[in-house]
Amino acid sequence: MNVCVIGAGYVGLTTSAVLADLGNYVYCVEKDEQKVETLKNGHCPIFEPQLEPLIKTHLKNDRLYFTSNLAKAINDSSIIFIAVGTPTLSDGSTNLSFLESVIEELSSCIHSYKVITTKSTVPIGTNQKIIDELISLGVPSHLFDVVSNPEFLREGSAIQDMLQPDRIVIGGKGNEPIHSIKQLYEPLKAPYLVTSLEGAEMIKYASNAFLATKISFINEMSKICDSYNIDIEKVAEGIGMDPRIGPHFLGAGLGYGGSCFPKDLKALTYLAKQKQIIPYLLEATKTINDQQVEFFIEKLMKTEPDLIDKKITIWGLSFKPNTDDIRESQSIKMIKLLSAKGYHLHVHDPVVNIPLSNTTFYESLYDSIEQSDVLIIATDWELYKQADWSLVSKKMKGNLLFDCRNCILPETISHFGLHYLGVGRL
Ligand SMILES: NC(=O)C1=CN([C@@H]2O[C@H](COP(=O)(O)OP(=O)(O)OC[C@H]3O[C@@H](n4cnc5c(N)ncnc54)[C@H](O)[C@@H]3O)[C@@H](O)[C@H]2O)C=CC1
Ligand SMILES: O=C(O)[C@H]1O[C@H](OP(=O)(O)OP(=O)(O)OC[C@H]2O[C@@H](n3ccc(=O)[nH]c3=O)[C@H](O)[C@@H]2O)[C@H](O)[C@@H](O)[C@@H]1O
Repeated sequence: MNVCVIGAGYVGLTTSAVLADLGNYVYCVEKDEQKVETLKNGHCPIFEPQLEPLIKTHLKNDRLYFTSNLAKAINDSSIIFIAVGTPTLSDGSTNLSFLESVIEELSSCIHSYKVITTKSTVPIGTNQKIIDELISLGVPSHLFDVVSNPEFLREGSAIQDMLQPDRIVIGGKGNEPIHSIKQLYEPLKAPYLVTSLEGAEMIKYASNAFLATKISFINEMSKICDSYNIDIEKVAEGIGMDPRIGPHFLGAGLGYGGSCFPKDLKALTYLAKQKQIIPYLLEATKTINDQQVEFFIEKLMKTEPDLIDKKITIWGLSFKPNTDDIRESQSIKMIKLLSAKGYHLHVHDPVVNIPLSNTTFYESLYDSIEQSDVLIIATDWELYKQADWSLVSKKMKGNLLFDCRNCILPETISHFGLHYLGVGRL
């Protein structure tokens, strides 16, 4: 099939590369000309494992084409995916301006039947508004259908998540567009859930809200464990053995960040309030997460009250491992809060290097801890979990390791004379 994907971000690029891999011809349309040039040269503008080789392969075999020319891409494609950003506005509602300009641009390019498929996460009712808007802009209704096909990939494992989805959710009206999307995904052999446009929109928000709630729940439990000297990791394992709870997303730590959980929680809270519903649970989830970094800093200060002349190293800047995404990174929030308290920080990240005030960045992991008094692990990159603790111990001046992601076994480092500090860890 010929497919057009609009937006070459984390979702758009992954969708384009995977659909090309499944044997389709894919136009990926991006308005940022510089990004288009980078991509045409086979370079991926983001760090996402497996993505660049896939892009290179399908550029070579002419299944993947990057362009900023929307009209030609639309003309040649029967299915169009929209994967532009839907960030939050200051009142918690969703900024739909990128989506709206795509719809306006699309309206002048549709001259034969298209299935317009929304991958972007959008508020309830947006897909119906897309239909109404296209009609009001003069596109005859028989020339298009709109389908909601929310995306559930995670950054850092985006390709695998898209190749092996737990489920494919398709919201729409009528059989023809739903059948087209099912046909496109047929090689994935994934279970489908077909619902209304609004049902699909809501499934996406409810999924992210539930996952975020699981994280805030375990973080609340970890604070209680901390004050009663109980190991939260054992508690998570113990509750996770109950299949009604499940073992996933019970990783206590600094809390969730990223471009989606914080944004989608705010959007759903806003949508609830629009209907005079008080979303107690969503608000509690956010409150717990918002306080998490401060709580960790307090714990550090209680253990090491006299930090001002000490050398503090922080490992990890991205919001989670295996990505260069720093949107809503809890690690960066921690750095900013510590920096505002007057501390100078020494930081390392395997892929992110951005200017931050009061920080010195190190390319080398072990240079970053030279003469350090305290080492904080803020993002659980594999590189940190596999560190040479004997070398770490030799290089550091002090011996305090603050594991903010519960990613190190305390006994692993105690062998090397390092002192383990965590929240809810023994
Ligand atoms: N990042 C993620 O892991 C996931 C994101 N989502 C949702 O997918 C959507 C996209 O997210 P990301 O890929 O992270 O966004 P992103 O910000 O990484 O990428 C969006 C891209 O769209 C481009 N764009 C904007 N307007 C355009 C236009 N008129 N024509 C062509 N290109 C245009 C931008 O220049 C940018 O490159 C959001 O709604 C997000 O909530 C859903 C699941 C996972
Ligand atoms: O809508 C989206 O954008 C995506 O949001 C999340 O994916 P992502 O944000 O890429 O990453 P996650 O692995 O979900 O992690 C999110 C945050 O939660 C934190 N986390 C995760 C799991 C856990 O047990 N504990 C925990 O603190 C991570 O460190 C990270 O900061 C969802 O997992 C995806 O299904 C969804 O498609």
